[in-house]
Amino acid sequence: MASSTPSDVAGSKSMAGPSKTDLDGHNLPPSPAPSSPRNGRRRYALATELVYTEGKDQYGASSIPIYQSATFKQSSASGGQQEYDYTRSGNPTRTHLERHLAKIMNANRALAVSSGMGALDVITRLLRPGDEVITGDDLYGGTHRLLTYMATNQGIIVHHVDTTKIEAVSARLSEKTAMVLLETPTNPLIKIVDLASIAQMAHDANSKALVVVDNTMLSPMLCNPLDLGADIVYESGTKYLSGHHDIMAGVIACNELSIGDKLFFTINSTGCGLSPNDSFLLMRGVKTLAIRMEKQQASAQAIAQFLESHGFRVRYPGLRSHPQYDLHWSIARGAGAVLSFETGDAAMSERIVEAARLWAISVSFGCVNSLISMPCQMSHASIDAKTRRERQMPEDIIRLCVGIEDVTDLIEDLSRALVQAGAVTVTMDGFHATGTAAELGKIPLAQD
Ligand SMILES: Cc1ncc(COP(=O)(O)O)c(C=O)c1O
Ligand SMILES: N[C@@H](CCSC[C@H](N)C(=O)O)C(=O)O
Repeated sequence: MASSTPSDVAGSKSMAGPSKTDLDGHNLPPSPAPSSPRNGRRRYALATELVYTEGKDQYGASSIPIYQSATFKQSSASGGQQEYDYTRSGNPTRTHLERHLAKIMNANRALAVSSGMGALDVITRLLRPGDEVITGDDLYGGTHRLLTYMATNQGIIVHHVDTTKIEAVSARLSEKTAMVLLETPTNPLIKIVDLASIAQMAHDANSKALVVVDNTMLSPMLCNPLDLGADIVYESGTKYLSGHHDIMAGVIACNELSIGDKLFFTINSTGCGLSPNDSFLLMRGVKTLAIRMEKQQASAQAIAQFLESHGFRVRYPGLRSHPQYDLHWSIARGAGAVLSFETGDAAMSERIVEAARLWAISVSFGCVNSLISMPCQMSHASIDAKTRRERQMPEDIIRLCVGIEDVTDLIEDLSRALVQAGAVTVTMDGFHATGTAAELGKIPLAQD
Protein backbone atom coordinates (compact mmCIF):
# COMPACT_ATOMS: atom_id res chain seq x y z
CA MET A 1 0.00 0.00 0.00
CA ALA A 2 0.93 3.62 -0.36
CA SER A 3 3.46 5.29 1.94
CA SER A 4 1.60 7.51 4.36
CA THR A 5 4.18 9.77 5.93
CA PRO A 6 6.76 12.10 4.41
CA SER A 7 9.47 10.40 6.45
CA ASP A 8 8.81 7.24 4.48
CA VAL A 9 10.10 8.96 1.42
CA ALA A 10 12.47 11.66 2.55
CA GLY A 11 15.99 10.79 1.59
CA SER A 12 15.25 7.17 0.71
CA LYS A 13 17.23 6.09 -2.34
CA SER A 14 15.26 2.97 -3.08
CA MET A 15 11.72 1.68 -2.74
CA ALA A 16 10.72 0.93 0.82
CA GLY A 17 8.46 -1.86 2.06
CA PRO A 18 7.95 -5.50 1.12
CA SER A 19 8.11 -6.49 -2.50
CA LYS A 20 4.64 -6.93 -4.01
CA THR A 21 3.30 -7.80 -7.40
CA ASP A 22 0.38 -6.45 -9.38
CA LEU A 23 -2.18 -8.41 -11.39
CA ASP A 24 0.28 -8.82 -14.22
CA GLY A 25 2.86 -10.29 -11.85
CA HIS A 26 5.15 -7.25 -12.01
CA ASN A 27 7.01 -5.90 -9.02
CA LEU A 28 5.56 -2.84 -7.39
CA PRO A 29 5.88 0.14 -7.00
CA PRO A 30 5.60 0.45 -10.76
CA SER A 31 8.79 -0.03 -12.73
CA PRO A 32 9.07 0.57 -16.48
CA ALA A 33 7.28 -2.01 -18.60
CA PRO A 34 9.75 -4.33 -20.30
CA SER A 35 10.79 -3.64 -23.85
CA SER A 36 8.60 -5.49 -26.27
CA PRO A 37 8.52 -8.42 -26.98
CA ARG A 38 11.54 -9.90 -25.25
CA ASN A 39 13.72 -11.39 -27.94
CA GLY A 40 17.21 -10.47 -26.88
CA ARG A 41 17.19 -7.06 -28.50
CA ARG A 42 17.32 -4.22 -26.01
CA ARG A 43 14.58 -2.14 -27.62
CA TYR A 44 12.47 -1.79 -30.68
CA ALA A 45 11.86 1.57 -32.35
CA LEU A 46 9.64 3.88 -30.35
CA ALA A 47 6.71 3.43 -32.77
CA THR A 48 6.73 -0.27 -31.84
CA GLU A 49 7.23 0.29 -28.13
CA LEU A 50 4.31 2.73 -28.10
CA VAL A 51 1.77 0.14 -29.21
CA TYR A 52 3.11 -2.96 -27.51
CA THR A 53 2.00 -3.63 -23.95
CA GLU A 54 2.35 -6.72 -21.86
CA GLY A 55 -0.49 -7.91 -19.70
CA LYS A 56 -1.72 -11.08 -18.10
CA ASP A 57 -5.38 -10.22 -17.91
CA GLN A 58 -7.50 -13.15 -16.78
CA TYR A 59 -9.52 -12.98 -20.03
CA GLY A 60 -6.59 -12.04 -22.24
CA ALA A 61 -7.97 -8.52 -22.77
CA SER A 62 -5.75 -6.83 -25.32
CA SER A 63 -6.44 -3.38 -23.93
CA ILE A 64 -6.15 -2.59 -20.24
CA PRO A 65 -9.53 -2.85 -18.48
CA ILE A 66 -10.82 0.26 -16.69
CA TYR A 67 -10.76 -0.55 -12.98
CA GLN A 68 -13.54 1.89 -12.19
CA SER A 69 -13.44 1.23 -8.48
CA ALA A 70 -12.65 3.61 -5.64
CA THR A 71 -11.76 0.85 -3.19
CA PHE A 72 -10.41 -2.69 -3.25
CA LYS A 73 -11.39 -5.50 -0.88
CA GLN A 74 -8.63 -6.70 1.39
CA SER A 75 -7.92 -10.24 2.49
CA SER A 76 -7.54 -9.41 6.16
CA ALA A 77 -8.21 -6.63 8.66
CA SER A 78 -4.50 -5.97 8.98
CA GLY A 79 -4.31 -4.76 5.39
CA GLY A 80 -3.10 -7.93 3.73
CA GLN A 81 -0.48 -7.92 1.02
CA GLN A 82 -2.41 -6.54 -1.91
CA GLU A 83 -1.08 -3.42 -3.60
CA TYR A 84 -4.35 -1.64 -4.08
CA ASP A 85 -6.62 -0.38 -1.31
CA TYR A 86 -7.94 2.94 -2.65
CA THR A 87 -7.74 4.52 -6.08
CA ARG A 88 -6.28 7.82 -4.85
CA SER A 89 -3.28 5.75 -3.68
CA GLY A 90 -3.11 3.41 -6.65
CA ASN A 91 -5.23 1.81 -9.35
CA PRO A 92 -4.34 -1.03 -11.75
CA THR A 93 -5.33 0.95 -14.88
CA ARG A 94 -3.15 3.88 -13.78
CA THR A 95 -0.29 1.56 -12.86
CA HIS A 96 -0.42 -0.06 -16.29
CA LEU A 97 -0.27 3.37 -17.93
CA GLU A 98 2.55 4.59 -15.67
CA ARG A 99 4.71 1.56 -16.42
CA HIS A 100 4.13 2.05 -20.15
CA LEU A 101 4.97 5.76 -19.88
CA ALA A 102 8.15 4.99 -17.96
CA LYS A 103 9.20 2.71 -20.80
CA ILE A 104 8.59 5.24 -23.56
CA MET A 105 10.01 8.18 -21.59
CA ASN A 106 13.23 6.26 -20.82
CA ALA A 107 12.52 6.69 -17.11
CA ASN A 108 12.72 4.52 -14.03
CA ARG A 109 9.42 5.87 -12.77
CA ALA A 110 6.46 7.66 -14.32
CA LEU A 111 3.41 9.10 -12.59
CA ALA A 112 0.12 10.15 -14.14
CA VAL A 113 -1.88 13.06 -12.72
CA SER A 114 -4.98 15.04 -13.56
CA SER A 115 -3.42 17.78 -15.74
CA GLY A 116 -0.15 19.27 -16.92
CA MET A 117 -0.50 22.05 -14.36
CA GLY A 118 -1.22 19.39 -11.73
CA ALA A 119 2.10 17.81 -12.69
CA LEU A 120 3.95 21.10 -12.23
CA ASP A 121 2.18 21.65 -8.91
CA VAL A 122 3.36 18.24 -7.67
CA ILE A 123 6.93 18.97 -8.83
CA THR A 124 7.10 22.45 -7.31
CA ARG A 125 6.02 21.05 -3.94
CA LEU A 126 9.60 19.79 -3.72
CA LEU A 127 10.56 23.45 -3.15
CA ARG A 128 10.90 25.13 0.24
CA PRO A 129 10.60 28.83 1.17
CA GLY A 130 13.80 30.63 0.24
CA ASP A 131 14.56 28.25 -2.63
CA GLU A 132 15.42 29.84 -5.96
CA VAL A 133 14.03 28.77 -9.32
CA ILE A 134 15.61 29.78 -12.62
CA THR A 135 13.26 29.62 -15.54
CA GLY A 136 12.55 31.09 -18.96
CA ASP A 137 11.11 34.42 -20.05
CA ASP A 138 9.04 32.76 -22.78
CA LEU A 139 6.96 30.25 -20.90
CA TYR A 140 3.51 28.77 -21.14
CA GLY A 141 1.17 31.32 -19.45
CA GLY A 142 -0.13 28.86 -16.83
CA THR A 143 3.41 27.99 -15.76
CA HIS A 144 4.18 31.68 -15.37
CA ARG A 145 0.98 32.09 -13.32
CA LEU A 146 1.81 29.24 -10.91
CA LEU A 147 5.40 30.44 -10.44
CA THR A 148 4.17 33.99 -9.81
CA TYR A 149 1.75 32.67 -7.19
CA MET A 150 4.58 30.79 -5.48
CA ALA A 151 6.83 33.85 -5.57
CA THR A 152 4.08 36.02 -4.11
CA ASN A 153 2.72 33.64 -1.48
CA GLN A 154 5.20 30.90 -0.72
CA GLY A 155 8.59 32.56 -0.42
CA ILE A 156 10.03 31.05 -3.60
CA ILE A 157 12.39 33.31 -5.54
CA VAL A 158 11.81 33.02 -9.28
CA HIS A 159 14.33 34.32 -11.81
CA HIS A 160 12.95 34.64 -15.35
CA VAL A 161 15.87 34.75 -17.76
CA ASP A 162 16.36 34.19 -21.46
CA THR A 163 17.12 30.46 -21.22
CA THR A 164 18.26 30.46 -24.85
CA LYS A 165 21.36 32.26 -23.52
CA ILE A 166 23.46 29.90 -21.44
CA GLU A 167 25.27 32.78 -19.78
CA ALA A 168 21.94 34.25 -18.58
CA VAL A 169 21.22 30.98 -16.74
CA SER A 170 24.78 30.68 -15.48
CA ALA A 171 24.67 34.20 -13.99
CA ARG A 172 21.78 33.18 -11.74
CA LEU A 173 23.04 29.77 -10.59
CA SER A 174 24.05 29.58 -6.91
CA GLU A 175 23.86 27.26 -3.91
CA LYS A 176 20.29 28.56 -3.43
CA THR A 177 19.20 27.29 -6.84
CA ALA A 178 16.81 24.45 -6.12
CA MET A 179 15.30 24.12 -9.57
CA VAL A 180 15.99 25.04 -13.17
CA LEU A 181 12.74 24.80 -15.11
CA LEU A 182 13.02 24.67 -18.90
CA GLU A 183 10.74 24.45 -21.95
CA THR A 184 11.90 23.84 -25.50
CA PRO A 185 10.77 24.95 -28.03
CA THR A 186 9.38 27.82 -26.00
CA ASN A 187 5.70 28.58 -26.29
CA PRO A 188 4.81 30.67 -28.35
CA LEU A 189 8.09 32.18 -29.61
CA ILE A 190 9.49 28.76 -30.59
CA LYS A 191 12.96 29.50 -29.19
CA ILE A 192 15.27 26.59 -28.53
CA VAL A 193 16.90 25.88 -25.18
CA ASP A 194 20.13 23.89 -24.92
CA LEU A 195 18.85 21.33 -22.40
CA ALA A 196 22.03 19.25 -22.25
CA SER A 197 24.42 22.15 -21.64
CA ILE A 198 22.18 23.81 -19.07
CA ALA A 199 21.62 20.53 -17.19
CA GLN A 200 25.36 19.94 -17.03
CA MET A 201 26.07 23.51 -15.96
CA ALA A 202 23.34 23.50 -13.29
CA HIS A 203 24.56 20.23 -11.78
CA ASP A 204 28.19 21.42 -11.86
CA ALA A 205 27.21 24.61 -10.05
CA ASN A 206 24.98 22.91 -7.49
CA SER A 207 24.65 19.15 -7.32
CA LYS A 208 21.34 19.47 -5.45
CA ALA A 209 19.66 21.61 -8.11
CA LEU A 210 16.90 19.78 -9.94
CA VAL A 211 16.70 20.29 -13.67
CA VAL A 212 13.06 20.02 -14.70
CA VAL A 213 11.91 20.01 -18.33
CA ASP A 214 8.43 20.61 -19.69
CA ASN A 215 8.49 18.36 -22.77
CA THR A 216 4.90 19.04 -23.86
CA MET A 217 5.84 20.60 -27.21
CA LEU A 218 7.97 17.68 -28.39
CA SER A 219 6.66 14.62 -26.54
CA PRO A 220 8.78 11.47 -25.98
CA MET A 221 8.44 10.84 -29.71
CA LEU A 222 10.88 13.67 -30.46
CA CYS A 223 12.90 14.28 -27.31
CA ASN A 224 13.93 12.50 -24.11
CA PRO A 225 15.12 15.19 -21.69
CA LEU A 226 16.13 12.59 -19.06
CA ASP A 227 18.73 11.29 -21.53
CA LEU A 228 20.04 14.86 -21.86
CA GLY A 229 20.65 15.20 -18.12
CA ALA A 230 17.31 16.41 -16.76
CA ASP A 231 16.24 15.09 -13.33
CA ILE A 232 12.51 15.36 -13.93
CA VAL A 233 10.49 15.63 -17.12
CA TYR A 234 6.80 16.44 -17.25
CA GLU A 235 4.23 16.88 -19.97
CA SER A 236 0.69 18.00 -20.39
CA GLY A 237 -0.88 14.68 -21.42
CA THR A 238 -3.78 16.79 -22.65
CA LYS A 239 -1.69 17.47 -25.76
CA TYR A 240 0.26 15.02 -27.98
CA LEU A 241 0.26 12.06 -25.59
CA SER A 242 -3.53 11.71 -25.67
CA GLY A 243 -3.93 13.49 -29.01
CA HIS A 244 -7.69 13.95 -29.21
CA HIS A 245 -8.53 16.74 -26.76
CA ASP A 246 -10.86 14.45 -24.91
CA ILE A 247 -9.04 14.37 -21.57
CA MET A 248 -6.93 16.51 -19.26
CA ALA A 249 -3.81 14.72 -18.01
CA GLY A 250 -0.30 15.30 -16.77
CA VAL A 251 2.69 12.98 -16.74
CA ILE A 252 5.86 13.16 -14.65
CA ALA A 253 8.93 10.96 -15.12
CA CYS A 254 12.28 10.66 -13.38
CA ASN A 255 15.15 8.23 -12.96
CA GLU A 256 16.02 8.80 -9.29
CA LEU A 257 13.64 6.58 -7.32
CA SER A 258 13.78 8.74 -4.20
CA ILE A 259 12.48 11.68 -6.24
CA GLY A 260 9.72 9.44 -7.61
CA ASP A 261 8.75 8.49 -4.06
CA LYS A 262 8.49 12.13 -3.01
CA LEU A 263 6.36 12.97 -6.04
CA PHE A 264 4.14 9.98 -5.35
CA PHE A 265 3.76 11.10 -1.73
CA THR A 266 2.33 14.44 -2.90
CA ILE A 267 0.05 12.80 -5.47
CA ASN A 268 -1.39 10.45 -2.86
CA SER A 269 -1.65 13.21 -0.26
CA THR A 270 -3.36 15.73 -2.50
CA GLY A 271 -5.42 13.28 -4.57
CA CYS A 272 -4.46 14.40 -8.08
CA GLY A 273 -3.70 10.95 -9.53
CA LEU A 274 -5.23 10.38 -12.97
CA SER A 275 -8.66 8.71 -12.85
CA PRO A 276 -9.02 5.12 -14.15
CA ASN A 277 -11.14 6.22 -17.11
CA ASP A 278 -8.71 8.97 -18.14
CA SER A 279 -5.78 6.58 -17.60
CA PHE A 280 -7.43 4.25 -20.09
CA LEU A 281 -7.94 7.06 -22.61
CA LEU A 282 -4.38 8.31 -22.23
CA MET A 283 -3.07 4.76 -22.71
CA ARG A 284 -5.14 4.45 -25.89
CA GLY A 285 -3.94 7.83 -27.15
CA VAL A 286 -0.26 7.11 -26.51
CA LYS A 287 -0.40 4.09 -28.81
CA THR A 288 -1.00 6.33 -31.86
CA LEU A 289 1.53 9.01 -30.89
CA ALA A 290 4.06 8.07 -33.58
CA ILE A 291 1.67 7.99 -36.49
CA ARG A 292 -0.04 11.21 -35.42
CA MET A 293 3.20 13.09 -34.80
CA GLU A 294 4.74 11.96 -38.10
CA LYS A 295 1.72 13.22 -40.03
CA GLN A 296 1.37 16.41 -37.99
CA GLN A 297 4.97 17.45 -38.30
CA ALA A 298 5.16 16.65 -42.03
CA SER A 299 2.17 18.95 -42.54
CA ALA A 300 3.64 21.59 -40.18
CA GLN A 301 6.81 21.59 -42.27
CA ALA A 302 4.81 22.10 -45.48
CA ILE A 303 2.75 24.90 -43.92
CA ALA A 304 5.83 26.64 -42.47
CA GLN A 305 7.49 26.53 -45.92
CA PHE A 306 4.30 27.77 -47.55
CA LEU A 307 4.08 30.81 -45.25
CA GLU A 308 7.78 31.58 -45.48
CA SER A 309 7.81 31.32 -49.26
CA HIS A 310 4.91 33.78 -49.37
CA GLY A 311 6.90 36.38 -47.46
CA PHE A 312 5.88 35.85 -43.80
CA ARG A 313 8.24 35.71 -40.83
CA VAL A 314 7.79 32.18 -39.52
CA ARG A 315 9.09 30.54 -36.33
CA TYR A 316 9.54 26.79 -36.78
CA PRO A 317 12.64 24.69 -36.03
CA GLY A 318 12.10 22.67 -39.20
CA LEU A 319 13.02 25.76 -41.26
CA ARG A 320 16.67 26.42 -42.06
CA SER A 321 15.96 30.09 -41.31
CA HIS A 322 15.38 29.26 -37.63
CA PRO A 323 18.42 30.79 -35.91
CA GLN A 324 18.79 27.76 -33.65
CA TYR A 325 18.13 25.11 -36.25
CA ASP A 326 21.33 23.16 -35.49
CA LEU A 327 20.85 23.32 -31.74
CA HIS A 328 17.29 22.03 -32.05
CA TRP A 329 18.33 19.05 -34.15
CA SER A 330 21.12 18.24 -31.67
CA ILE A 331 18.56 17.61 -28.91
CA ALA A 332 15.44 16.53 -30.81
CA ARG A 333 14.43 14.02 -33.48
CA GLY A 334 11.86 16.22 -35.19
CA ALA A 335 10.56 19.78 -35.38
CA GLY A 336 7.11 19.11 -33.92
CA ALA A 337 3.84 20.52 -35.15
CA VAL A 338 3.54 23.97 -33.57
CA LEU A 339 4.66 27.05 -35.46
CA SER A 340 4.01 30.74 -35.23
CA PHE A 341 4.13 33.66 -37.63
CA GLU A 342 3.75 37.40 -37.43
CA THR A 343 1.87 40.06 -39.35
CA GLY A 344 3.09 43.12 -37.41
CA ASP A 345 -0.53 44.16 -36.89
CA ALA A 346 -2.73 42.61 -34.16
CA ALA A 347 -5.97 43.63 -35.90
CA MET A 348 -4.79 41.97 -39.12
CA SER A 349 -3.89 38.81 -37.16
CA GLU A 350 -7.34 38.79 -35.60
CA ARG A 351 -8.92 39.00 -39.05
CA ILE A 352 -6.81 36.05 -40.27
CA VAL A 353 -7.67 33.91 -37.25
CA GLU A 354 -11.36 34.70 -37.53
CA ALA A 355 -11.46 34.06 -41.30
CA ALA A 356 -10.12 30.50 -40.93
CA ARG A 357 -12.77 27.78 -41.16
CA LEU A 358 -10.96 24.48 -40.97
CA TRP A 359 -8.54 25.78 -38.35
CA ALA A 360 -10.48 26.06 -35.09
CA ILE A 361 -9.88 29.13 -32.93
CA SER A 362 -8.79 27.31 -29.82
CA VAL A 363 -6.12 27.16 -27.15
CA SER A 364 -4.06 24.00 -26.72
CA PHE A 365 -2.16 21.92 -29.28
CA GLY A 366 -1.26 18.31 -29.99
CA CYS A 367 -4.75 17.36 -31.10
CA VAL A 368 -5.70 15.59 -34.33
CA ASN A 369 -7.57 18.77 -35.31
CA SER A 370 -5.70 21.87 -36.46
CA LEU A 371 -5.96 24.95 -34.28
CA ILE A 372 -5.23 28.63 -34.78
CA SER A 373 -4.81 31.13 -31.96
CA MET A 374 -3.42 34.47 -30.83
CA PRO A 375 -1.36 33.52 -27.75
CA CYS A 376 -1.25 37.02 -26.22
CA GLN A 377 -5.04 37.11 -26.06
CA MET A 378 -5.61 33.43 -25.38
CA SER A 379 -3.14 30.85 -23.96
CA HIS A 380 -0.76 33.50 -22.59
CA ALA A 381 -3.31 36.07 -21.47
CA SER A 382 -2.43 35.21 -17.84
CA ILE A 383 0.91 37.00 -18.44
CA ASP A 384 0.08 40.70 -17.99
CA ALA A 385 0.49 43.06 -20.95
CA LYS A 386 3.47 44.90 -19.38
CA THR A 387 5.39 41.65 -18.81
CA ARG A 388 4.53 40.50 -22.33
CA ARG A 389 5.98 43.75 -23.69
CA GLU A 390 9.13 43.42 -21.55
CA ARG A 391 9.57 39.88 -22.88
CA GLN A 392 9.08 41.06 -26.45
CA MET A 393 6.08 38.83 -27.10
CA PRO A 394 4.54 40.20 -30.30
CA GLU A 395 0.84 40.92 -29.68
CA ASP A 396 0.17 40.04 -33.31
CA ILE A 397 1.77 36.59 -33.20
CA ILE A 398 -0.42 33.80 -34.61
CA ARG A 399 0.17 30.24 -33.44
CA LEU A 400 -0.71 27.31 -35.67
CA CYS A 401 -1.04 23.84 -34.15
CA VAL A 402 -1.18 21.42 -37.02
CA GLY A 403 -3.46 18.38 -36.95
CA ILE A 404 -3.85 15.34 -39.16
CA GLU A 405 -6.21 16.75 -41.81
CA ASP A 406 -5.21 16.73 -45.47
CA VAL A 407 -2.43 19.29 -45.79
CA THR A 408 -3.74 20.70 -49.07
CA ASP A 409 -7.06 21.48 -47.39
CA LEU A 410 -5.23 23.16 -44.52
CA ILE A 411 -3.13 25.32 -46.85
CA GLU A 412 -6.16 26.24 -48.95
CA ASP A 413 -8.10 27.31 -45.88
CA LEU A 414 -5.15 29.35 -44.59
CA SER A 415 -4.65 30.96 -48.01
CA ARG A 416 -8.30 31.96 -48.15
CA ALA A 417 -8.07 33.42 -44.62
CA LEU A 418 -4.95 35.43 -45.58
CA VAL A 419 -6.63 36.80 -48.68
CA GLN A 420 -9.90 37.58 -46.88
CA ALA A 421 -8.03 39.39 -44.08
CA GLY A 422 -6.07 41.51 -46.56
CA ALA A 423 -2.73 40.12 -45.37
CA VAL A 424 -1.52 39.37 -48.90
CA THR A 425 -1.44 41.03 -52.29
CA VAL A 426 -2.89 38.79 -54.98
CA THR A 427 -1.26 38.91 -58.42
CA MET A 428 -1.48 36.81 -61.58
CA ASP A 429 1.41 34.74 -60.19
CA GLY A 430 -0.16 34.01 -56.81
CA PHE A 431 0.04 36.06 -53.65
CA HIS A 432 2.59 37.55 -51.30
CA ALA A 433 2.59 39.07 -47.80
CA THR A 434 1.83 42.75 -47.87
CA GLY A 435 2.36 45.79 -45.61
CA THR A 436 3.91 45.25 -42.15
CA ALA A 437 3.79 41.47 -42.59
CA ALA A 438 5.97 41.78 -45.71
CA GLU A 439 8.38 44.18 -43.94
CA LEU A 440 8.71 41.77 -41.01
CA GLY A 441 9.22 38.86 -43.38
CA LYS A 442 12.41 40.52 -44.61
CA ILE A 443 13.90 40.72 -41.09
CA PRO A 444 15.54 37.46 -40.03
CA LEU A 445 14.80 36.13 -36.55
CA ALA A 446 17.48 37.17 -34.07
CA GLN A 447 20.23 34.65 -33.28
CA ASP A 448 19.87 33.96 -29.54
C1 LIG B 1 3.93 23.82 -22.51
C2 LIG B 1 2.77 23.54 -21.59
N1 LIG B 1 2.99 23.01 -20.39
C3 LIG B 1 1.99 22.74 -19.54
C4 LIG B 1 0.68 23.00 -19.86
C5 LIG B 1 -0.40 22.70 -18.87
O1 LIG B 1 -1.10 21.55 -19.24
P1 LIG B 1 -2.62 21.28 -18.86
O2 LIG B 1 -3.46 22.19 -19.67
O3 LIG B 1 -2.82 19.84 -19.17
O4 LIG B 1 -2.78 21.57 -17.41
C6 LIG B 1 0.40 23.58 -21.12
C7 LIG B 1 -0.98 23.90 -21.57
O5 LIG B 1 -1.94 23.98 -20.93
C8 LIG B 1 1.47 23.86 -21.99
O6 LIG B 1 1.27 24.42 -23.17
N1 LIG C 1 -7.65 29.44 -19.87
C1 LIG C 1 -6.51 28.57 -19.81
C2 LIG C 1 -5.72 28.67 -21.06
C3 LIG C 1 -5.13 27.35 -21.42
S1 LIG C 1 -3.86 27.46 -22.64
C4 LIG C 1 -3.63 25.79 -23.12
C5 LIG C 1 -2.33 25.47 -23.77
N2 LIG C 1 -1.28 25.33 -22.84
C6 LIG C 1 -1.89 26.40 -24.85
O1 LIG C 1 -0.72 26.83 -24.85
O2 LIG C 1 -2.69 26.67 -25.74
C7 LIG C 1 -5.67 28.99 -18.63
O3 LIG C 1 -5.94 30.02 -18.02
O4 LIG C 1 -4.76 28.26 -18.24
